[in-house]
Amino acid sequence: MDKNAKIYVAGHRGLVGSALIRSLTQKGYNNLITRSHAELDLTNHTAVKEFFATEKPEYVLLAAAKVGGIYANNTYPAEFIHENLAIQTNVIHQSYVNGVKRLLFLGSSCIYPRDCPQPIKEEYLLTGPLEATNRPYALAKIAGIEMCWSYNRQYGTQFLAAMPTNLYGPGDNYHPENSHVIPALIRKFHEAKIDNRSEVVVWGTGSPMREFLYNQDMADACVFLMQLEDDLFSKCLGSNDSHAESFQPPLVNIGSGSDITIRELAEKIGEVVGYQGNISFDSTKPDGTLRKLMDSSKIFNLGHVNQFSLESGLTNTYNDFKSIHTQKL
Ligand SMILES: NC(=O)C1=CN([C@@H]2O[C@H](COP(=O)(O)OP(=O)(O)OC[C@H]3O[C@@H](n4cnc5c(N)ncnc54)[C@H](OP(=O)(O)O)[C@@H]3O)[C@@H](O)[C@H]2O)C=CC1
Ligand SMILES: C[C@H]1O[C@H](OP(=O)(O)OP(=O)(O)OC[C@H]2O[C@@H](n3cnc4c(=O)[nH]c(N)nc43)[C@H](O)[C@@H]2O)[C@@H](O)[C@@H](O)C1=O
Repeated sequence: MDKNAKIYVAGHRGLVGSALIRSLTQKGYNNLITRSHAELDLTNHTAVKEFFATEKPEYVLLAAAKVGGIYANNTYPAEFIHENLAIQTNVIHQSYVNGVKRLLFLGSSCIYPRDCPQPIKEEYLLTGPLEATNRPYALAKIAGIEMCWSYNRQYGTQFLAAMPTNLYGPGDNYHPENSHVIPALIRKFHEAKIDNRSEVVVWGTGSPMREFLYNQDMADACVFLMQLEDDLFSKCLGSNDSHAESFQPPLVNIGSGSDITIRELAEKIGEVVGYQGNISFDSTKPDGTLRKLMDSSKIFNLGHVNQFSLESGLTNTYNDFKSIHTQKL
């Protein structure tokens, strides 16, 4: 990408989108286009059509989506499938219509079958049943991958789908129910410390394993992919020959390469926050997938290196939480 190239970051105020802006700006990209949800509702076909026709972005990073943790996915399944299908359909189609050179669509590791061999390779897509707690969201994301692949096959576009593992970092959503586990536990442990409570209750059995990646590492990985030379980027796009055995979707996993149990995570967050009380588990709450460690060797072999350990990432995130919630201190 040329440093003056017109780059549209969809979802620039979110956890990943805000880190994308930092990463692109730091690397010298100076022609970024952004719109908040209030300025441009990406589920609105006509508005998205007008926006693309007017702005004519050359590159698109699609980090706008309806996003949430296990409770939100399970409670609002209609919104998760409807809004995600609409956002990605509008943005991917208008990117084709307006000649976008490269597009990066963000999916999620939950697209893979619930009982996949570990670590999960890109080729395991659609080889088994999905996890029930987030199936509508996962199916929307699978449709997005298929859409990128179909447009590449039929129109010769360069639309790539990146599958992030569970993400966290500054700017996360710290809602008590709708958020993901890291921001939720940071909040729970912090509030228990401030209120001198003797116990923090963690959802589920504590035995599921999760792989976590810091948002800045995720953003840097996305920019790394968008900057690849043509031959390497084309390799990431898989194969478009539907008759060949090598028929592979344009898919790249983005993870950290290691996972921990929710119990270990809770203990780590307790330490970072400085909470001295007990941790208990509410097994009436769903565990979700028991394990979903991805094989990210494709992007690692291309040369991408993550910078943040879980410990340093959690410390940065707790500092971010405190800076937002200073009135509680
Ligand atoms: N967070 C995670 O753990 C994971 C995230 N992902 C994927 O990564 C991507 C980024 O997620 P993340 O940054 O965490 O999400 P956030 O919820 O933090 O941000 C989502 C962004 O999307 C925008 N948005 C949502 N709906 C609309 C809409 N209808 N029109 C316009 N903008 C909209 C929001 O805009 P505004 O701020 O203006 O309201 C927000 O900026 C998503 O595709 C998500 O599915 C994948 C795996 C894990
Ligand atoms: C990224 C991914 O995020 C979602 O899937 P998930 O991995 O299950 O995400 P989660 O972060 O919400 O939970 C991880 C684990 O942690 C446990 N857990 C304990 N205590 C809390 C807690 O207080 N809050 C939450 N949210 N979880 C908790 C929880 O029970 C589960 O076992 C998908 O729906 C989908 O959106 C998706 O792609």
